[in-house]
Amino acid sequence: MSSNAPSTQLAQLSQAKVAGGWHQQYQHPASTTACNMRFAIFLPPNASAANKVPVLYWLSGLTCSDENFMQKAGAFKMAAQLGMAIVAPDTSPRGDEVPDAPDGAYDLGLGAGFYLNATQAPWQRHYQMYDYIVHELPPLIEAHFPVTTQRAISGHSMGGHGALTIALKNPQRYTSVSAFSPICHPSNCPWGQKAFSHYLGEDKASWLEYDAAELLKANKTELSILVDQGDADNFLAEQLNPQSLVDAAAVSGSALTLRMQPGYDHSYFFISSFIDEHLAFHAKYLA
Ligand SMILES: N[C@@H](CCC(=O)N[C@@H](CS)C(=O)NCC(=O)O)C(=O)O
Repeated sequence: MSSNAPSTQLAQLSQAKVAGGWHQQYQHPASTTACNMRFAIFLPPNASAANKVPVLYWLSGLTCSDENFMQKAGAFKMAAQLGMAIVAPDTSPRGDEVPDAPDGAYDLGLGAGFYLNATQAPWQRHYQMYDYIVHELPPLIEAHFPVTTQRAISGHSMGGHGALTIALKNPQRYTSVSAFSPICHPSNCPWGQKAFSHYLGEDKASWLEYDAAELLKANKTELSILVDQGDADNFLAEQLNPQSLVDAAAVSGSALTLRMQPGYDHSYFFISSFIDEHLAFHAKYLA
């Protein structure tokens, strides 16, 4: 694991006022991923040095950057009302020196970091997204912005997998976890098998620590988990398998709320329809 020391080289890339608060983008050199990383932050209007606010970390899905959630989810008004900051990191390391899928595939390499620590060449130098999200980004955010150390975590698809696995592995670091359309059992679906075999190698035992269904089956969690899934999602049967999460929660006796939402697909139209409910869910635990 790399140093947790907050970087002092935080470069602001943009700022826009929204819902009475601020949307800002930053870039910083990250020691975990050995490259410059970008993130976006929403600061609600009530955030100040004298009134620090809790943070929801949002992990996006395949092909996304820090921008998709901020531009499409429509989360700002509710986050402003609840007094909650939102941090949206990028989905992979970036830069000329960072390896990508040889065929430019969207589901491996750039935009597809899967929130794990790669152990295999050529990925292992930069693809350390687990350490970045868990160990490097929060201290940086907490050192530079008017936020508390209270954290919630949520995400979509690959980011739902990231949110669930990170929260299940670090229950002391997060007060609650939610996900939209998460990849629930990556060891057992094409997206997960492709990514894990490249990043982690063929030893499937090493895959289990990044598999939400396996983690939830093996350990009862005290965290509250909310999952929304559209039943018209093209990826539902082949890639997402929410039933695996339901079965796992039953085995370990963990509390899971899975809501199948009729007619919704995999897009940010779905996320924007229910994001307010996820923010309110997290606010109950962050209070
Ligand atoms: N591009 C892929 C699908 C990728 C995809 O659906 N990405 C989701 C996350 S898994 C997303 O959020 N895309 C960006 C967006 O909608 O803004 C395909 O065509 O099969």
